[in-house]
Amino acid sequence: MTDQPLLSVRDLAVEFGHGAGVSRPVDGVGFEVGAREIVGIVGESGCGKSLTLLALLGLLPAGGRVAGGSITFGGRDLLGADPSVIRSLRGRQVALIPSDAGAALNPVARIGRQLRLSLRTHSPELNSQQRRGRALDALRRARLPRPEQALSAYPHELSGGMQQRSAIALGLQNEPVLLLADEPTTALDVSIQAEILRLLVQLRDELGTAIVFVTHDISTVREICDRVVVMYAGQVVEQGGVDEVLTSPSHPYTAALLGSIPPLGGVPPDQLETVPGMPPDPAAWPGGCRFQARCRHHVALGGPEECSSTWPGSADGVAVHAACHFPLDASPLEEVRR
Ligand SMILES: Nc1ncnc2c1ncn2[C@@H]1O[C@H](COP(=O)(O)OP(=O)(O)OP(=O)(O)O)[C@@H](O)[C@H]1O
Repeated sequence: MTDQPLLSVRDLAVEFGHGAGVSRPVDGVGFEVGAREIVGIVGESGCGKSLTLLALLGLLPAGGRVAGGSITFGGRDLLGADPSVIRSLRGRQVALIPSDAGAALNPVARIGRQLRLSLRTHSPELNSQQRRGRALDALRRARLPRPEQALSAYPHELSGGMQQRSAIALGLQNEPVLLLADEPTTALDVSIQAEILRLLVQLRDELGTAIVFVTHDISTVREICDRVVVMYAGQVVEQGGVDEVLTSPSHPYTAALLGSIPPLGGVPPDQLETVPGMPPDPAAWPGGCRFQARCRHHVALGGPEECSSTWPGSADGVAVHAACHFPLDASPLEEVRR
């Protein structure tokens, strides 16, 4: 991490509803992204990953609002900024790659037209020939086979993988410094998923674009990310370098997620673990550590009182180590360490 991160999120909170009916599905999230870094945000479904990304872009769904915290991008405070500033950053400096490219692309416009329209909005200085050249370059960079033909194709004429490559081209053609990718491979076949993941890493290497990569699949994080932010129940429970966190997790939730995937190398166990139980409801977060009710470590330690009374993380959401009163690497209990 450089001294001046490209993106800095502190104590971010997102709320829905009013009065007694308020829920806070993102509740004090903090992390940083350096230039050229690929940062994975990982956690089970519903832990607040997508809302965190959407809050960064000022694109929360109706009824949702940022209820606290700060977002600084390139040294600029985004939450205090005029909406027109956010709009001009979106698409030009920050681009979103959605999970379902088919839904993100306009079904009744040819790919080339969609690329040119976006260029017209974000790079009005280009003439039509330059726009066509830029669109073609973007498709080539996204490794679309036969990019000239793809320019005149409608989305439904392309395979799922090619649609996702087109969506990536759409995001990249304005040469953003930050790409936000929300489960960009879930809708694709496994072999195509691997190709798209490789493509993202290649694009970072070639263009220097930093990437925030949201996924529920911790094995994907291991493949492509430099750093990882582990979220549980609207909070960050652990973050750090991928090698460090995924080789020697400190938070029992990270360890539980790792137990649910085959280990790197070595012999896969007969049965992979699942994390028993369900996450809590964002409308009624429990006090203390939110993972406590599902934590094997908590049980093994005899149910320490502080787990239910005090949140073990940092005030701004940036858990330097793990947000746990009894992190695994400091645990005297060998049997609960991985
Ligand atoms: N439009 C909405 N109105 C009210 N609550 C919402 C809305 N969208 C999301 N939420 C709440 O926020 C929680 C987190 O949603 P989010 O989409 O960020 O989860 P996620 O971690 O990205 O999950 P997934 O991996 O399934 O996409 C949801 O479980 C839900 O309780």
